[in-house]
Amino acid sequence: MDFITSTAILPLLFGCLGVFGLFQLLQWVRGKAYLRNAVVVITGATSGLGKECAKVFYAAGAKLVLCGRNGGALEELIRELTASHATKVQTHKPYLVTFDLTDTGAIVAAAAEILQCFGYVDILVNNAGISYRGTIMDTIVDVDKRVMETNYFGPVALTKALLPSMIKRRQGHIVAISSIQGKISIPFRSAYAASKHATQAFFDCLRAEMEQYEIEVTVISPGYIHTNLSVNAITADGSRYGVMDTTTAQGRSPVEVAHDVLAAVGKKKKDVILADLLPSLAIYLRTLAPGLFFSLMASRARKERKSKNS
Ligand SMILES: NC(=O)C1=CN([C@@H]2O[C@H](COP(=O)(O)OP(=O)(O)OC[C@H]3O[C@@H](n4cnc5c(N)ncnc54)[C@H](OP(=O)(O)O)[C@@H]3O)[C@@H](O)[C@H]2O)C=CC1
Ligand SMILES: CCCCCCCCCCCCCCCC(=O)OCC(=O)COP(=O)(O)O
Repeated sequence: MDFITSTAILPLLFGCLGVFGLFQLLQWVRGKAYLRNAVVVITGATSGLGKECAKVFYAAGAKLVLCGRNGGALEELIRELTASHATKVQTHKPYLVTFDLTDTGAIVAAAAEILQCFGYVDILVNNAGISYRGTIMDTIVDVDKRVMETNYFGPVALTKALLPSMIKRRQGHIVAISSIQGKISIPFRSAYAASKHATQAFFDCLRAEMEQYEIEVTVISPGYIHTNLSVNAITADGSRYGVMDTTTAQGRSPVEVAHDVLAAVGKKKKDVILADLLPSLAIYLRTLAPGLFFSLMASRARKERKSKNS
């Protein structure tokens, strides 16, 4: 048996590892080439994950169009990017386009401005978003609408406005930054989880419909990230939550997540979960044992209500 192991199984094992390593290397090289000189549009580039994505895509040699509501913050980011020389590849001065995703009319004009920057768009990263905290019974419908407009209708409108030019070129890639809450709903996040579930559904449909034009669609579902998402979240009456939640503060570094986003886009992944074991398991539990998952969520709601009331 020992003889067989050393003469047949071990060389086979090393051979397989070698082929796997070579495949990984090839994917990495192809990813790098795919992103170099690609025209990449990033929404919500003023802070958090969007800002870090801007840095990693810039360093990868992408031609960036940075979007957000705050022109000053975008100008500052462009100054920061162009001042750094920490990359070996050729970099390109980014453009900026300011608009509010809740303003559907402004999105059409913004898309035209985006297309004028480099003449076309290769990759659109729909990253901008807001979160929410509140009970369904206390929350005014205007808040549900605002979250849906920012996280769902805005990205949908921008995607639709940019798709015709991608279809004409038979080339393009749409990325949606969703959330673990696009796969499972947790209590007191109704509007946010609904907007992210809608995002997942829309972009899954888009992937199937765009296959004929060779347009890629990547949906990325991160777990908690240490950004200002909870601070900027809106509450039941529409006011700002203004609190850095412990879950957010203990979340992954946005720099790390941005590198994972870059890798997923480079590899043209279709659906990516960027989270720890527990949230990932929760997704399987929701599918395989929904009754148990719903009981766990009800108990979570009871506990959270109790701790608020005490
Ligand atoms: N942080 C986390 O734990 C997680 C975040 N995500 C997702 O990551 C994405 C980025 O969020 P994150 O970086 O964490 O949070 P931040 O609050 O730091 O960033 C949100 C970005 O979205 C922009 N934005 C918000 N509302 C609008 C609007 N109406 N029009 C245009 N831009 C707008 C903000 O711009 P402005 O500066 O103008 O407010 C900001 O640039 C979101 O889609 C979020 O759902 C997913 C999972 C976990
Ligand atoms: C087989 C055993 C399975 C055990 C499963 C136990 C269930 C545990 C529940 C875990 C819930 C995880 C929720 C994760 C939520 C999350 O990561 O959200 C990311 C965000 O978008 C954060 O936004 P927020 O505004 O809510 O901070």
